[in-house]
Amino acid sequence: MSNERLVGDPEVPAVSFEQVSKHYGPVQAVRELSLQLPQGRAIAFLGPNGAGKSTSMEILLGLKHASSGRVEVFGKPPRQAMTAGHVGAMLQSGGLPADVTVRELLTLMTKLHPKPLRVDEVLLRANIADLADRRAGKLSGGQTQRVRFAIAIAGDSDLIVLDEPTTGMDVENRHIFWNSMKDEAERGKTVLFATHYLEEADQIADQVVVINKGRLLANGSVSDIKAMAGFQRIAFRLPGVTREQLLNLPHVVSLDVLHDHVQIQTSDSDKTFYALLDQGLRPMEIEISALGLEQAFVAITERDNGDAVETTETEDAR
Ligand SMILES: Nc1ncnc2c1ncn2[C@@H]1O[C@H](COP(=O)(O)OP(=O)(O)OP(=O)(O)O)[C@@H](O)[C@H]1O
Repeated sequence: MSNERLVGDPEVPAVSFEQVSKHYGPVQAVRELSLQLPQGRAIAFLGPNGAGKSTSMEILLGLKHASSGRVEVFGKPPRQAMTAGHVGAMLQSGGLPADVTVRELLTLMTKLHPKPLRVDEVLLRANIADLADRRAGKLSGGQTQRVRFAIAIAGDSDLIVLDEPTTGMDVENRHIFWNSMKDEAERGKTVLFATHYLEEADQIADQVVVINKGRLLANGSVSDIKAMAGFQRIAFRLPGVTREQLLNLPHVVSLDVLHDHVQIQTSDSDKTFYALLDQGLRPMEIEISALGLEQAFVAITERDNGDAVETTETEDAR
């Protein structure tokens, strides 16, 4: 099958993991991971430290071999997809040669790809035109990260893999960076990024994959992940309220009372709220919302770790 038919064919996933495991001696880094990532989406890859994100990415880039299972990138073995120019990557570690300018470096990098972007276009897309004539060795940490991103997109590849790309960036640089990344996804690229910045994943990702201890825990849209956490938040103001008045409400997972302001995390917001009204309480400025992605992520991974958030905090709340 030709490249053209594989890339752009909605039937062919950008990345497919089938029962993939990887161990380093006794350490089981990835466990029977089965996952298909569709083309043309921005996909956040989330997991606590040591969950197996980098290992999975290195396997799909052909840098590491899986101990068992099968990985395909646009229907091809990873190395073949890399040499065909389908994949651009920015890994966690890796410096830049110190004595060349950013423009020289990008010129060199584009030469390694079969269908690269023009260097000026790369500079523009990565938002680093102002750094073009600077020596790579003199860049700040955040600037270095942006140049590394430019290298990842230089080949105009169909899949862009980014492992914690904003680590070490300040807020402003991160903002600029996420915009560049979003633009790549809007151009139809598949962007797979591992991150610990969940708020940003919340805003950018079309799809979220959560792994923990090498196993897949969740795969869906941001709202799927939030729904999977199964909790909602009720916030309101109630002058004179005491914590004791709220302790017997049903389905409460956690309860915060600060002066007149109350925040309840609940596994059934309707039942908790009706019970509140049944007690004769009349709260004001009521907000009922799903959890943020960060809270949902914590709930899902803690549940998997057997940390039993629900039980301990419910007891506390009762
Ligand atoms: N080369 C290696 N040799 C031995 N163990 C390794 C090696 N690389 C990773 N590991 C182990 O495999 C597990 C998964 O690591 P990995 O780096 O893939 O996780 P991660 O999700 O990317 O973590 P982080 O968010 O901290 O970057 C960890 O327990 C790690 O210590």
